[in-house]
Amino acid sequence: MDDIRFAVLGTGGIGRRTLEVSQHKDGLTAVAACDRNGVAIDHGGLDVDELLAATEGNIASGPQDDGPGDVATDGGAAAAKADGVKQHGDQSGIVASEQGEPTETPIDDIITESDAIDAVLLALPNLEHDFIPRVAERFAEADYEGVMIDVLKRSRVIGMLDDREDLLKESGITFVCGAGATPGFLTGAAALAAQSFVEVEEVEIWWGVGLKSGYEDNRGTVREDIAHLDGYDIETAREMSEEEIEELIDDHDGVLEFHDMEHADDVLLERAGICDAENVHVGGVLDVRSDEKPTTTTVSVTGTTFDGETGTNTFELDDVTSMEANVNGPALGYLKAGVRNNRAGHYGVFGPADLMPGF
Ligand SMILES: NC(=O)c1ccc[n+]([C@@H]2O[C@H](COP(=O)([O-])OP(=O)(O)OC[C@H]3O[C@@H](n4cnc5c(N)ncnc54)[C@H](O)[C@@H]3O)[C@@H](O)[C@H]2O)c1
Repeated sequence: MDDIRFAVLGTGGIGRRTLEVSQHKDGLTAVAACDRNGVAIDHGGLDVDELLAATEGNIASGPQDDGPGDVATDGGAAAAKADGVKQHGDQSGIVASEQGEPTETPIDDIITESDAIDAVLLALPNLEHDFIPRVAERFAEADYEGVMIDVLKRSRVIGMLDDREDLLKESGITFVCGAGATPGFLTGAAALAAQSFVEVEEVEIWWGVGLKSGYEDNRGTVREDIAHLDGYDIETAREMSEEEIEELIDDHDGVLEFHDMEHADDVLLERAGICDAENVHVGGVLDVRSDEKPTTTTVSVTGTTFDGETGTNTFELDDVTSMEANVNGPALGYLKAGVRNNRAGHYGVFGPADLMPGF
């Protein structure tokens, strides 16, 4: 495949690692990146090492309204910003890089340059659920022709993207949704594991993440996960101060266990015709005080074969593979699959399971 020029929207924990991992993949050139305060664009290729060094421990996390059609996206807590934990006001994030320019319209600045961008990876917070669909809409309204890909988690967002499918198609956008680890990598694994069966009864996804050394860089993700705990929802998680989050983590000795999470693996497997969404269960364990995974990540697919046997196919990740490796490797892999489809004229909304063998 020809060289792919791509942009990253959001250079928090996930977006930074996307840039880093892309350096280990063939044919990918990062040409643009933005966060809530700034933008860096170089169509000849960004100096990724410099950008990573400048934003190390200095992520522009937290809410930002970047224009009229935008919303405050709270991925890393307004409170974190107020605490000055690792942000430095308007100087946080990309603007600390030699390549970064301050801007009040980071996403629009990238849209303006999008003719020369083949793919856009959205590593934006998703506590405002229609934020990513509305960003997609803005690209479509500007007649962007290319790939957009997100690593969002919540099931309800997929429908919001489907609602915009006609607009995306008209523009020539191939949108790959839910293409991180779960949903994403593990949804694709479930689709593959299902191929032994003619009928799938159940898909169980159980993940383990150890995040000690990556905790500072992944506060946005941890906050989103907290919304899945009993007694919490998106609103309460959004409003929590950093101290309240630390307190909650202390109360759990650093280990949070989640059951029946609203992860889009369910709707993504259903829309690919593999099984009903209600038969997909996602849970997992997050340890923010150890890099060791508290539990092994597994996908178990139970079904019946054409000749009447009932079995369970299991896909297991090695405990040494980090969350960042398992989100960004697949996201960039799906980005490449998206570009192949886009160049073949396949536009619209695709889930990770749609890019696997059919069922
Ligand atoms: N599918 C998976 O397996 C998986 C795993 C981990 C994280 N995620 C998702 O990845 C996303 C990013 O998580 P994170 O931990 O990197 O978050 P983060 O809070 O660390 O980073 C978010 C970034 O978005 C930027 N941003 C916020 N509002 C913006 C705006 N209006 N315009 C431009 N930039 C803006 C911030 O400045 C920051 O750079 C989340 O939605 C999370 O749920 C998915």
